[in-house]
Formats: sequence, C-alpha cells, structure tokens
Amino acid sequence: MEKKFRAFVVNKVGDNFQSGIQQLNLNDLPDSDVTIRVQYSSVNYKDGLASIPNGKIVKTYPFIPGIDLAGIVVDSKDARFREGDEVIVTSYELGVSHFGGFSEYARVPGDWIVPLPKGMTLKEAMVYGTAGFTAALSIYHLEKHGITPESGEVLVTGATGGVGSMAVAMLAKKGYNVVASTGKESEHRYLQELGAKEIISREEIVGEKIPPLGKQRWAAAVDPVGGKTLAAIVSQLKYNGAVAVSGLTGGSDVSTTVFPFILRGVSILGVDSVYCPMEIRKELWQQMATDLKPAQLLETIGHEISLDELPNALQSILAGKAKGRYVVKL
Ligand SMILES: C=CC(=O)SCCNC(=O)CCNC(=O)[C@H](O)C(C)(C)COP(=O)(O)OP(=O)(O)OC[C@H]1O[C@@H](n2cnc3c(N)ncnc32)[C@H](O)[C@@H]1OP(=O)(O)O
Ligand SMILES: NC(=O)C1=CN([C@@H]2O[C@H](COP(=O)(O)OP(=O)(O)OC[C@H]3O[C@@H](n4cnc5c(N)ncnc54)[C@H](O)[C@@H]3O)[C@@H](O)[C@H]2O)C=CC1
Repeated sequence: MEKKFRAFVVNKVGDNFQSGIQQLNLNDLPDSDVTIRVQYSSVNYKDGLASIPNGKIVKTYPFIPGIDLAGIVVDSKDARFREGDEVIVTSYELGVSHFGGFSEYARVPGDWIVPLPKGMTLKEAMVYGTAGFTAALSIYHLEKHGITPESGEVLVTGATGGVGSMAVAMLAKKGYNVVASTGKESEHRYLQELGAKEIISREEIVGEKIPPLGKQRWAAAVDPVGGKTLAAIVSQLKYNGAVAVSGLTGGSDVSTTVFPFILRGVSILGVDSVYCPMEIRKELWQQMATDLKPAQLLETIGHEISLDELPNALQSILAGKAKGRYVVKL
C-alpha cells in the first residue's frame, strides 16, 4: 500500500476557499528529483499570505504552502544527493507554485537544495528559515556597500518579527550598535536579550510628517516593514548611508523625494532572497552556521509548534502578532 503522510493543504474553487490538514500519499507530490522526509518547516509572513484566499502568493490549487523546509533525503535521482543526506530547501518556487514544506514529505529539484552546513542542526536551519537568510542577505548587502560596525547606529524595523529578530541578533553578534524599532511595548526585554542597545517606537521613526531631509541618524538600516517607515528612514540616513529593504508589512507604497539621494548620496538596497544566486546562498548559510549564529537562536527566537498548531501561527503572523520564529515539527 502507498505510504500516507500529513500535510497542510489550501484549496480554492471559485470563491470557496478551504484550508486544513489532509492525508496524502507520495504520488500526490510533484514529479521532481529529490524526495525528502521533512523534519522541520517554519512560518514566514509569505506563508501567512499563502494561507488566505487573496494573498497573491499561491499560483495553482489545491496546494501545500511552506516556503522553507529542512529534512533528510529518502530518494534521489540527482547524483549530488544521497539517501540520508541532511538538506535545507528554501526559495525558488517552493511554497508558491511547487508543493512546499508544510508536509511530512516533499519532492524538489536538486538545484534548490543547500546541504546542511556543518555546525547547524535541521531545527536551527528552520529557526532561521527564509527570515534568517533574508536578515543575513540584508547585512551582506549593507557590508558590500561599505557599512562596518564603526559606521554608526544601525536601525532594524519590525524588530520582533522573523527578519527583524534575526537582523538584531546577527548585527549585535557582529559588533554593530543596533537600534530596534517595534510597536510592541511588551517586547523591549526580548529585544535587549537579542542585543539591541536602544529600542524605539514605530512612531518615533515616522513622526507626524516626513520631511524631505530629516536629522541624520542612521548609518544603515534593515527594513522589512516598507511603506512610510522606509520613506522616513531614507530621510534620516547619514551621508552615504544605506537601507536594505526586504518587506512590506507596513505597506508597499513608498513616498519619498530625490533630496536624500542627490544631497546625501544615500542608497536603497533591494534584498531578494528567492532568486539569490546559489554561490552567495551557500556562503551565507555557512556563515549562519558559524560567525553569524546568535546564542539566542533556539531558546529565545525559535518557538516549536506542531502541524496542528500551524493554522493559528499563520493567523498570528498575518495579524503582526508573531514574535521571533515559529518552527514547525513534522
Ligand atoms: C520570501 C519572500 C517574500 O516574502 S516577498 C514578499 C511577499 N510577496 C508579496 O507580497 C507579493 C505578492 N504579490 C502581489 O502582491 C502582486 O503579485 C504584485 C503587487 C507584485 C503584482 O500584482 P499585479 O496584480 O499587478 O500583477 P501580477 O500578480 O499578475 O504580477 C505582475 C508580474 O509580476 C510578477 N510577479 C508577481 N509576483 C512576483 C514575485 N513575488 N516575484 C517576482 N515576480 C512576481 C508576475 O509573474 C508578473 O510578471 P509576468 O512576467 O507577467 O509573469
Ligand atoms: N525580500 C525577500 O526576499 C523577503 C521578504 N520578506 C518580507 O519581509 C517582511 C517580514 O517578514 P517576516 O519577518 O517573515 O514577518 P513577521 O510577521 O515575522 O515580521 C513582521 C514585523 O513587522 C511588524 N509590523 C507589522 N505591521 C507593521 C506596521 N504597520 N508598521 C511597522 N511594523 C509592522 C510586525 O509587528 C513584525 O514585527 C514581509 O513583508 C515579508 O514578505 C521576508 C523574507 C524574504
């Protein structure tokens, strides 16, 4: 008899949208080269969007979301991978148009696979997940731009979220002077534990009106929030400063002027984790296993949940209530 396994499935027929845990078998998985027994997945904002009817993430239904997975290879037609290999899969079409990680089994192209680096467990890989990788990629872009710990204060917005928490902890570990911005007054202690030197409110960044040129404060910023927050950051960056932009939890429209760019030489650096070249991807996962790994990863940032608890976690991330990272045990 064909092996049965559990997965979180979303389906949309006309206006009728449904989601929940279902029993599937291996024949339901897409035809691809490497079959993986998923051990852990994680919950990203994009997964929240994938779990609702008009999130504009999922391309075809029925579908298994989950843009991250880590597990053990059980079968491979790709010579680069063997049964028993521990692997990470994030990005590309995973959880968007190719069945994703909210499933006990997954089948993916070998080109999407990163071998688990030495010094990292499968669970740690998924506490990081796409959010952690995006934080590392944001720092990579800022440092390529010339930012160093000596440049001055680095602002992290959405600081209690996935990308934000990881950015605070990684920057602090590298010796940066991190200022964390949050709307959650109850989480100041959490941010201090991650290494933030100062904590400011969302309103303190945006103020009542965003002037074309604000007081110069930030050497750099990691911004997964976007919208007005990004517009305000641009006006507050120091001469030659840069903001690494990854997200839109605060909105996708950004209204700014040319002045910070032409009078202060500031830069907006775009961060795309999905099609980041494999060479950089592997290098960053290696750093995440070593130099970038925060001591607080498992105990403070990661919260393990079961597949049955996933629907609540997806609602929580969409409501902006999630703290740190939900890691899903499969
Ligand atoms: C982990 C990563 C992230 O979290 S990224 C942030 C999450 N992603 C989003 O929130 C994007 C969700 N998508 C949208 O809101 C919309 O698709 C849109 C606003 C980006 C565009 O909407 P519109 O209705 O104007 O057009 P289409 O949806 O038909 O798309 C137009 C064009 O853009 C391509 N595209 C759509 N989404 C993406 C994407 N995520 N990455 C790259 N490109 C994207 C889409 O394929 C269309 O291009 P075409 O060449 O015509 O196929
Ligand atoms: N460009 C890329 O490759 C990637 C982009 N992203 C994007 O980054 C963003 C964050 O993703 P996650 O960390 O997974 O989400 P998350 O939900 O864990 O974190 C989002 C943070 O934004 C805060 N927030 C919500 N609404 C806000 C508002 N109006 N103003 C200020 N802050 C607000 C939340 O409180 C939370 O702290 C999302 O937009 C996501 O799509 C995430 C990963 C990769």
